[in-house]
Amino acid sequence: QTEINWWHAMGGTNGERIDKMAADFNASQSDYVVKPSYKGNYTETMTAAIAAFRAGEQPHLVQVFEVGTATMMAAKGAIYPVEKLMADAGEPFNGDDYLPAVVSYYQTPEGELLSMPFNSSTPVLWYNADALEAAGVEVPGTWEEVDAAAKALVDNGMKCGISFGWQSWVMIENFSAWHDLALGTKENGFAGFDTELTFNNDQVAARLQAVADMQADNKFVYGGRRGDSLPMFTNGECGMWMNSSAYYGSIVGQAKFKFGQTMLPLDKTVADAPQNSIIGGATLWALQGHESDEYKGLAQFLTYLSSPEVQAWWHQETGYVPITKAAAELSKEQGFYESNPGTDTAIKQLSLNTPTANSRGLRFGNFVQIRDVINEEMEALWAGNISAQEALDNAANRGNDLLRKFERSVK
Ligand SMILES: O=P(O)(O)OC[C@H](O)CO
Repeated sequence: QTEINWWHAMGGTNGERIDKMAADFNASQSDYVVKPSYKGNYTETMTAAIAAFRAGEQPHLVQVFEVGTATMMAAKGAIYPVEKLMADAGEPFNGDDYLPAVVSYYQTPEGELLSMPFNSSTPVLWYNADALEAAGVEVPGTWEEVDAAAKALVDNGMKCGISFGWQSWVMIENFSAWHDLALGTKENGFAGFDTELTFNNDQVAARLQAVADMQADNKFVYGGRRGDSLPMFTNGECGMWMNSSAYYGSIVGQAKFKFGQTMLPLDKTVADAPQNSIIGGATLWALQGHESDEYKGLAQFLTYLSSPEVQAWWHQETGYVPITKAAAELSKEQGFYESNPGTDTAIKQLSLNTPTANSRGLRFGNFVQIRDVINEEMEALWAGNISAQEALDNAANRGNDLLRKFERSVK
């Protein structure tokens, strides 16, 4: 049997789900064995794959989060574009079967799909329905209402009104897309690597300053990067939480209260209506340097992972969006959205309007490092050391240095 190595960043229950998908594929045929390995969080997995490539020990397939896209694209000799891989292996593949908001993020300007969509998400507003009811407030739809709801929750005895995670993604990248504001020049980097960050505008600064000010009476409490603040929501400390739709599986498993998810709040001082949110999560990148028979097995595995049954199952278990139209349709037929109200929020947000240059996504080089810089500056804001405008100016300046460094490295 031919071995196919798959490195991924899914810990805990999602890691078990990955193992199950690989085991099911392995049981469905006898030529190939897919071996999944957990390599740490998204950054650690990506770094491990790059180091392994340099050492000639790269896996066939690696899961890379969305902000690693420009870096992977630039690693030309290292990646095997999946659309080409599927064609070379004679495996049927049609990009039109996938959700436009997902594929467009991973296509070259010429329309070639580089990596296989697998686990795409988008941030939503999670709420503790019992707590909101007890505080006598409705589910908020605007930032003004979020502020009022947070106050009512704290007044009613909660430790915190709202928290969030993946703060660059939620509060800068998606806040901007949702309100049709640019993150940077050159169509957020899609039109060229010679781009500059512009997210340090008045609108984003005003929103972040208002959030920082909400800390005074615990209407907002910061709880760390990525998903670190999840327990604050599931333990019942915070009544609202903004983060990935893909926390659905964890929240179902952990929350002992009635919860729901709704669209991201609208800042009415910035826009009259929301635009659309952008994806997060990750895709699967094939790496060069292996035998053609191995790529044949990999192509079959990618077809298996994208099948309506597998994708609908993964979507319903985790809260990642169904990446194909068929998987979304199957979930509907199976009555998933009817039995679990709110689980279509992510799809609705992503397809709310035709994306603009500001809301298609982002493609900035070194963005993994830029997110670290944004995290540092936002944490200085939450600590009360600097204003929101200073935090954003610092992040944009430091980020622009990293963009220039990236531009030099790809020339
Ligand atoms: O938690 P995930 O997998 O939805 O990913 C969140 C962010 O998009 C990662 O960049």
